[in-house]
Amino acid sequence: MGNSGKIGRTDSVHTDGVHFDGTWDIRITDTSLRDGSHHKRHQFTGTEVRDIVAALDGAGVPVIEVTHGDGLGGSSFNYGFSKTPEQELIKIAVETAKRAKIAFLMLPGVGVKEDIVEAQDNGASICRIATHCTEADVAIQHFGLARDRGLETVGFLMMAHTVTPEKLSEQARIMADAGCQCVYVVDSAGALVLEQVTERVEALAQELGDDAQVGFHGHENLGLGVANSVAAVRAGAKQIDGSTRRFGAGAGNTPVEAFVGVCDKIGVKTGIDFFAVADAAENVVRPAMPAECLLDRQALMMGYSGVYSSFLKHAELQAERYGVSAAEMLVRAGKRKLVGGQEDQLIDIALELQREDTAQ
Ligand SMILES: CC[C@H](O)CC(=O)C(=O)O
Ligand SMILES: [Mn+2]
Repeated sequence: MGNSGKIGRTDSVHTDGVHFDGTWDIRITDTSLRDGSHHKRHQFTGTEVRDIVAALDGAGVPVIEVTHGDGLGGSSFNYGFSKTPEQELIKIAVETAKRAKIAFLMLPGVGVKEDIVEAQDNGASICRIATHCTEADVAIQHFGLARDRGLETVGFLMMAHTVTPEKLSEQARIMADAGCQCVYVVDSAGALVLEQVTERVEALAQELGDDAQVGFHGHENLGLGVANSVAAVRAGAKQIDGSTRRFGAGAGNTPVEAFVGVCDKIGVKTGIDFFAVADAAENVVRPAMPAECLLDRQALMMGYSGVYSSFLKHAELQAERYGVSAAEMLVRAGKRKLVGGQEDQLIDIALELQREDTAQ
């Protein structure tokens, strides 16, 4: 397959300039301060960001992502307003980190190109661009802009469980050709099970070769974050996402501290100090969390039915408002195959359930 169908950049070694210490086997990105924003309903304070970045940086976490949960520009009526503007949080993170690089996420259409420029002006150096897994083409101009400005780039193919490995690798090729240096298999729903991760990561690694690295972003909705991440590494992934204390949407993300411990035991070098990150999880991250991220019935429904983890808080809100079951709403969201951006359909589902309840 190789370079077939190149539609964008032609520079051969896309991984030049990727922040990758020669002593690591894989690079871990902590996304507590972005994916965790969903769990915290986007209410991070500057002090929490400063404390968490200092602790994770001190433990050797190489990349820390900071943004509204729904990416740059996410602070809105639809997704929920941020307590502190994300650009201010990015600036604080950059000022605090001594070694770690600060990354930000953007979804084309939620954020705009000016937001990328502002995040870079605030000192962030890794631009992560997310699209639904069949829509990589909407990110082409954003990857181009980011690379032209000297930012390191990562691409997120979200809801990766909904397409075959072959389809996913075609989309990864579009991202790589546009200038993406690492394409992630994103298990947004925490729905992928072991071999399904292996197959997807292998397909991308084969398609991309030296053109781009492959990454994996897991969620814990079926309790498989760590195991799936190990499967991803064994299949060739070079970048892995996690959130310390699982601080992320749904049942949370792959817990960084557990994953680092497992990597130590299986001889995969991450550059992160297990004891220091375990302390950070307990002493610094947990106090900033509104509650533990639970593998409860609602989270299970998301993993089982394949629902975007960030829908959890929206479903809980509407379930409360309309007096219906959040778990049932999430099962129906899975049947409707809702994708990110369709959060408003949860209201429709709540009304549907309410009508059914009154008819009984
Ligand atoms: C809304 C963006 C989303 O939370 C990205 C992500 O982390 C995922 O799809 O899992
Ligand atoms: Mn996520």
